[in-house]
Amino acid sequence: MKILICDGMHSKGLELLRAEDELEVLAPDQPGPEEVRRLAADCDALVVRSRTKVTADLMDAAPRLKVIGRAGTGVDNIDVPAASARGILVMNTPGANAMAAAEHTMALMLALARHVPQATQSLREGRWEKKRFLGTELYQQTLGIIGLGKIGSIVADRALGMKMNVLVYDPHITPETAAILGAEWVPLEELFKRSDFITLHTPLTPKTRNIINRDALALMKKGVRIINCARGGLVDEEALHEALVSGHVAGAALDVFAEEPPKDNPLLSLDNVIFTPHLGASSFQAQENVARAIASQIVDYLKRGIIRNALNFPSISPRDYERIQPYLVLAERLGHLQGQLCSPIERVEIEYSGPELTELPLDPLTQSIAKGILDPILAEKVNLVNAPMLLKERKIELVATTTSETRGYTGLIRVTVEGKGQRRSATGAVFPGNEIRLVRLNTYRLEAELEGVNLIVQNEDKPGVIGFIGTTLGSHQVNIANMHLSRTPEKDRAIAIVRLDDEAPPEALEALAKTPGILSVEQVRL
Ligand SMILES: NC(=O)c1ccc[n+]([C@@H]2O[C@H](COP(=O)([O-])OP(=O)(O)OC[C@H]3O[C@@H](n4cnc5c(N)ncnc54)[C@H](O)[C@@H]3O)[C@@H](O)[C@H]2O)c1
Ligand SMILES: O=C(O)CC[C@@H](O)C(=O)O
Repeated sequence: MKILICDGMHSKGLELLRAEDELEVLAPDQPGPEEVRRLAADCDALVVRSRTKVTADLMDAAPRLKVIGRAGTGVDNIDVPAASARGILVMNTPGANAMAAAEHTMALMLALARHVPQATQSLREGRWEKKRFLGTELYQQTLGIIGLGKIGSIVADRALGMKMNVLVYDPHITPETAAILGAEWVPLEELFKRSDFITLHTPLTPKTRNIINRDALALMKKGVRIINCARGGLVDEEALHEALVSGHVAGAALDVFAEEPPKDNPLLSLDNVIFTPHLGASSFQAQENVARAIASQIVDYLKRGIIRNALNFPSISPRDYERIQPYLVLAERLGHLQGQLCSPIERVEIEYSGPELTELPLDPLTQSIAKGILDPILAEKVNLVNAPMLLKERKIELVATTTSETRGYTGLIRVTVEGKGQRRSATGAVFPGNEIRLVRLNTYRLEAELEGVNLIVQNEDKPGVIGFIGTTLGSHQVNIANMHLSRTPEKDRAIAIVRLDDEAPPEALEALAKTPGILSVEQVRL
């Protein structure tokens, strides 16, 4: 397998990747978009920071791509929906550079308050301008934090340590959580009105784009200072420029820009703005952390299928992975069985029960079932990443529930499919030794292996039918590996799950289907 490191990587991460015999590591120096495209053509994995833009077009030029790793937090340079549609996993390293970004925010806030960069420049030019650089203290000033995630929380803690009053706005955090940190949760407008300093720590999303716009700036106190170490697109740069020129905003400290590197950005010429070139994550420690994290996540995924910190797939911890593995196989096989037995499918109901399953993350199992259902139907590549989206595209409704009932099993998965008036259900369990078994098919109780080629024959429960199945298959040179039988509680109908060494030819299926007493014959490959 090949991995392309597009934007450089700390040597510790490269060492981890190079230690893997099966991995060839390409790490060109600052490749341009064309070189990335050329090198990615036969790569299984890409690692990027914020420089390389991973577009749908680049993904199409890399048909073997399985995973895109972001050595950092923000994934706005990666087209995640396009990756999901192509079944490519996108993972990042949340928190690995949070300390660096939070400390950089504090550095910029202090530098902004005391004009450190401007004073440095003035002195370098031979001047001694004490009056010009009169600053403001942070002590007892109000800091408004927008986004109380990993970085925002560290900033809050550090600012409280400096005895600032801390306000936070984060719609996904409760006032109680903010209060535990010692901060006051306020609505966004109130934060704008009350803050002396405002710092941004949200991802760039359609909801947060230009969260600081003209209207927001108009609400702010005269003399407010703004720090942005998150994403340039969070601020309307034109509106900020106006407010800085008018003096309504006393100063800004920017690590990030709408366009990076900034080109002809008028903010760069203002005296009351200080800048760094997207250095938030640029500490030795953070670069080592993100490199180690992304390298080990990618190796785990490519070699063992372990998924951590994926943006388009639920994470499975290495501890859970061992336990969930047989259930992932069971889930996919049940989906696969139902995808072949029922067509068209309009609705899928999944029920998880048993103590073992309720302790495990269930979303990956649901995605495995979706994959199993679609695999026999679709020509395109279906995997755990794109299966839910493909199911939605085909307007197949999916409902998953859990129940605490054990029904005598430690873990049980029931997949019921509905379509065109049919409703069929298949239930499976994992037996000791990780043996996967179909334990119920509609009303029939069974203990059938869920693998290989199987004939599912329903018949009237009369003597002679099973013998006839054996003779018919034998006359078509089809060998039976094993057979599981069951009948309805009323004993009027029976089912045979006949595991075959090879697929039975259409003539054999036809001969069986025509036989009096045989109600249905279906062949599935699991
Ligand atoms: N400058 C850098 O080098 C650098 C380094 C690391 C991270 N970052 C950026 O910093 C930002 C924060 O990173 P993080 O690791 O703290 O992320 P995080 O996911 O831990 O936190 C983001 C927070 O934003 C909140 N949020 C989401 N939508 C919001 C909204 N509409 N209004 C207010 N809050 C909202 C979330 O609830 C969450 O608490 C990201 O944009 C990331 O890309 C920049
Ligand atoms: O990789 C970088 O230098 C920046 C990373 C930062 O923007 C992030 O979102 O993690």
